[in-house]
Formats: sequence, C-alpha cells, structure tokens
Amino acid sequence: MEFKKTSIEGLLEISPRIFRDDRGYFFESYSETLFKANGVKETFVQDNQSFSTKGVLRGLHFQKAPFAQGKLVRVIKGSVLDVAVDLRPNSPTFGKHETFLLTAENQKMVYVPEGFAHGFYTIEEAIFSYKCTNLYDKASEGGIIWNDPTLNIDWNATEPLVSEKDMELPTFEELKKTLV
Ligand SMILES: Cc1cn([C@H]2C[C@H](O)[C@@H](COP(=O)(O)OP(=O)(O)O[C@H]3O[C@@H](C)C(=O)[C@@H](O)[C@H]3O)O2)c(=O)[nH]c1=O
Repeated sequence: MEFKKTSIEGLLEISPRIFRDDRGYFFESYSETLFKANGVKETFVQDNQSFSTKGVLRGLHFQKAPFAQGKLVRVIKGSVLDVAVDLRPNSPTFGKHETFLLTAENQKMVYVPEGFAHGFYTIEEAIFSYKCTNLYDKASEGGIIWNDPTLNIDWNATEPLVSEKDMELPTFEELKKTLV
C-alpha cells in the first residue's frame, strides 16, 4: 500500500496493493497497522456507502467538534472527482483544496482528516464507500456551498444534481466568521 502526501498536511492519497490472478483481484482496503505506521492513528467507528447517478454533487460537508470526522473514502463502482478543503484555522493551507480522481479501476483512496470539508462529483454513476472516525451527528452538520467563489473549485460540472439541503449551504466567507 502506498501512502502519498499531498500539498496539505495530513491529507493523504492511498493506493492499495492489488493482487490480480485468473479469478480477479484482492486488496486490503484498510489495515490498522499500515495506516497507523503511515500517520493515520485514528480509530474508525462508522462505515457508510452511497449510490449516486451520474452528475450528482454531494458536499461540501463536515461535522463540527466534538463530532468532527476523519474520512477514508473510495469508489467501488464508477468514478468521481473527490474534493477536500482545509478548514483548520491555524493551518498554513487554510482555505486551500485538493482534488482527486477516484475510480473503481484505479482503486485509489483518500484520507481526509478532521477539520476538512469534503465533497464529490460523480463523473459516472458511482457507489461511494467511506470509513469515519466519529459517529454521525445531525446537529453537528456543517458545510460550504459547492460552487463557492472564494474556494473556486474546478469541478468540471455544469449543472450538477445537488440536494436541497446542500443548495442552502453558506459561502466560505460566511462560514469563516463562525470558525474563529
Ligand atoms: C451522512 C449520514 C446521513 N444519514 C442520513 C441523513 C439523511 O436522511 C440521509 C442522507 O444524508 P445526506 O444528504 O447528508 O447524505 P450525503 O449528502 O451523502 O452526505 C455525505 O456527503 C459526503 C460528501 C460526506 O463527506 C459525508 O460525510 C456525508 O456528509 O442519510 C445518516 O443516517 N447517517 C450519516 O452518517
């Protein structure tokens, strides 16, 4: 398994070691020992899966402390553009984001630590799977509007299907006032 650092501290792109044979393939998608050795020391307490048709955008989401979540995300079917935004006020990369192409073929995973907003856009219909370091807590949900002008994320999406809840998320500038 390869753990690749990104331009944002703690945000990792992970490529599992895939064993292929005549039957198909096998890989470990999580191993406590390997992840801990590579800096992901958190314990995962919830696993989630969602299905989205092509052109769906979910995000940008996070949970507020004390229910902040680290997320280990991957795609089981299809392909997505995955986005993580650094919202840690004291981080040198506060407000910066990284994008990742996650597909059922490349089997890449991303570890999004606590303190980030996360979202994805489905380039093809997709089954998305992720492990979380904290439980779901509806009252702690927060987010940023996907097409925020300050974040300026290149989703390569013209008219994505976005939930009513996500259409009402605040801008980054509005959110910033509540972070400090
Ligand atoms: C996230 C979540 C939702 N739900 C419920 C609430 C709601 O009725 C239904 C759908 O919820 P949402 O619309 O929030 O689902 P969704 O938009 O897929 O939310 C997810 O988006 C991605 C980008 C993330 O990063 C995740 O952490 C999560 O926020 O599922 C749970 O029961 N447990 C959970 O952990």
